[in-house]
Amino acid sequence: MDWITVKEYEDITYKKCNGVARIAFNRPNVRNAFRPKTTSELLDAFHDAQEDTSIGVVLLSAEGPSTKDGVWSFCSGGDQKARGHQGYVGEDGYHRLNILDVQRLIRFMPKAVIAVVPGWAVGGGHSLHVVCDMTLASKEHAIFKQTDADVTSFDGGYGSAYLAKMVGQKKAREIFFLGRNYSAQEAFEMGMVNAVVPHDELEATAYEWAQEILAKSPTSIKMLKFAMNLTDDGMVGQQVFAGEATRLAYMTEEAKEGRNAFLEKRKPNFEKKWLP
Ligand SMILES: CC(C)(COP(=O)(O)OP(=O)(O)OC[C@H]1O[C@@H](n2cnc3c(N)ncnc32)[C@H](O)[C@@H]1OP(=O)(O)O)[C@@H](O)C(=O)NCCC(=O)NCCSC(=O)c1cc(O)c2ccccc2c1O
Repeated sequence: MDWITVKEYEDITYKKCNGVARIAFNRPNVRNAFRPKTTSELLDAFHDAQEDTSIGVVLLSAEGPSTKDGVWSFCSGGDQKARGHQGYVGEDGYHRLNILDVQRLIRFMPKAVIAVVPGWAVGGGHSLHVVCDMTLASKEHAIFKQTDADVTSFDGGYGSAYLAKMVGQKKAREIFFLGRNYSAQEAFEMGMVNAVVPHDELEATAYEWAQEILAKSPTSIKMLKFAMNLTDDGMVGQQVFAGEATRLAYMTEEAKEGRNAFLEKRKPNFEKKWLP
């Protein structure tokens, strides 16, 4: 793998290689907790990956381990030191919850997003792996844990309700109500992890999975992702899916005839366009 750095950030790293973008948390000494700067950098990088037509798969990963104690982490959620009265306070002084914007970008982007979990996935970090399309976890170091109910910063959206669709209602309630630690293997058995991978092979495996996806048709991957999202995303899910149906309709002869007729100030001729 020949990763090329796309842009320098403070709280994340952002690289690309052969159709794959790798966005990684880079605050390992605080277990990769995110602060408003982190989320705005994530939004910027994800937006770039979404716009880049050479990119088909995004890996959401993490740098590490901690230089203080050697512990690996994916993300420990919101930085509790940055938490103010109404949310997480950025350099501009405003209180924000903008990790939810990151979740929506991951959910609605027309490309596959794989969470690559090398260590702790906790609180809002746990919710991020839930919202990704797939999750690969380090056999030795990944630990999944929900602390939202300890710190009164709870994700009542994808992090919990969508998790319940994934692992079942009883298990999701256990995860949130008890806040226990779960190994990669336990998370796999629950259905919230796709594969448990030896730590040394984690990044290479994620890249291989990405290459397998890249060999598929981009429209199929996009439409399948949106189709699978649709039933859980209500009218917004329908809107996202339907937008892509409209895009496909634009490419038909009848759509071109409709546009041309308007521009040429004549009635459109849809004769023999009523396909069986
Ligand atoms: C992740 C841990 C279980 C790891 O435990 P461990 O014993 O290995 O490590 P330490 O506890 O000693 O931590 C090492 C070092 O990192 C600092 N740190 C770790 N996590 C955070 C954090 N989240 N914020 C700030 N700092 C953190 C820790 O203080 C240590 O620093 P030293 O200076 O002492 O070395 C354990 O660390 C842990 O439980 N962490 C907290 C997990 C947590 O509660 N996260 C927040 C959950 S809520 C959330 O994430 C969230 C955010 C949002 O923005 C939302 C928005 C909208 C809806 C929901 C949201 C939401 O749920």
